[in-house]
Amino acid sequence: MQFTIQATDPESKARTGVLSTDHGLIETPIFMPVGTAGTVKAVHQRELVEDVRAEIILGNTYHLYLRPGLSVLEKAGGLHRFNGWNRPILTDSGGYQVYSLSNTRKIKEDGVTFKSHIDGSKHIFTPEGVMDIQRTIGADIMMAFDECTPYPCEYGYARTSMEMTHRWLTRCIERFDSTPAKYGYQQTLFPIVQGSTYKDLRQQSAEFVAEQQREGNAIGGLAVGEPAEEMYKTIELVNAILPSDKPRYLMGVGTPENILEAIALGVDMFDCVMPTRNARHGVLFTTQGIINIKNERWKDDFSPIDEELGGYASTFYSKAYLRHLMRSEEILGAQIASLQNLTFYLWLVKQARQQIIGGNFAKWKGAMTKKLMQRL
Ligand SMILES: Nc1nc2c(CCNCC3CCCCC3)c3[nH]c(NCCc4ccccc4)nc3cc2c(=O)[nH]1
Repeated sequence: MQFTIQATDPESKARTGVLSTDHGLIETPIFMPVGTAGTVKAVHQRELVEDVRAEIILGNTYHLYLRPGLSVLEKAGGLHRFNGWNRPILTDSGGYQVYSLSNTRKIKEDGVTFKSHIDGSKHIFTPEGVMDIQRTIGADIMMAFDECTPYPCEYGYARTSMEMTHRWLTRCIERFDSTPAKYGYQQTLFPIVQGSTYKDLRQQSAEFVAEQQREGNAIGGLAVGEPAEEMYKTIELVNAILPSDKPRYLMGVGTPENILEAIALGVDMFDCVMPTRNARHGVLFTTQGIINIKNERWKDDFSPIDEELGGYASTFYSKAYLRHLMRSEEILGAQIASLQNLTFYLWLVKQARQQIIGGNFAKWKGAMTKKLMQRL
């Protein structure tokens, strides 16, 4: 997997690049829509390509492992063949999903045991096991098995957890480097920096991760409730240590404001469930600001959802109509709102790319953030 940096912003760490995988090219900075059970909720593959202009999507190791299960995915020839997405896919390693979905998990040196949130059956995720799972899913980019520490987190716990994550990373690399790709195209493994919000631990973790010399690196352990300023300070510290010629992926982030700030700090890849989750609750991100479409004020506003954004749903349907669908709990409402928010997130990173190439990203960021985060 190749990463080529194209433009850099003179007044920040922002840069644009191209990531080439066996399933095609990814222009960075990029936002990666999150799929869960093998689909980006309520959105068709064609819409993802033509309207959202998604370039890479996330698969969900935890969910896919439990349902439909590995044998179905293997028989299908991997997730790309199963869900018809023939562009790049990234899968997380499952540890975070166990942490956020299954309240019956136990963390041990060997791995994490948990009960399925679907049928209560007992399972264990180990570094070796999640490498095999991600090989079977066929993700172009696989994530190392890590522990995402909560916030706040005792220094002692953060350190022992980080050290275990480093031992797990070594086990992931050994397993990954000794097993072949299953479906004829190359896969790559990204390690994940931890260390909570402690300067010394973050430096140690970033140095250990950088030493592995992998094709890309991720920043984990953030967007777990810490103040935004803590997040930004940690990103700055870690990015000063991670190699600048490899893509940097900030996991689970975030709001439009978080994303623009992190781009200025040198982050290239983002994922978050916020666009699709907010959409299902009627909270829309638009080029004019944030709209809660269920609000009375849109009752007879027949203007398009987001004229400036372009894209099918944003220009074809009115605010009043979408409000009606959401209040009637019509499935089409969730579909339109999801399309709006995902198209917005991809539009936002595209705007950022253009501003970086134009050399005025740092100036543009401030005004744009103010406009996008205002509640209409
Ligand atoms: N390995 C790993 N994953 C992390 C994730 C999951 C990233 N999304 C995966 C994706 C795979 C497919 C299914 C969905 C998830 C994080 N997400 C967040 N914050 C989200 C904060 C948030 C934001 C909006 C709404 C809910 C939660 N912090 C994260 C830290 C880590 C981490 O250290 N290690």
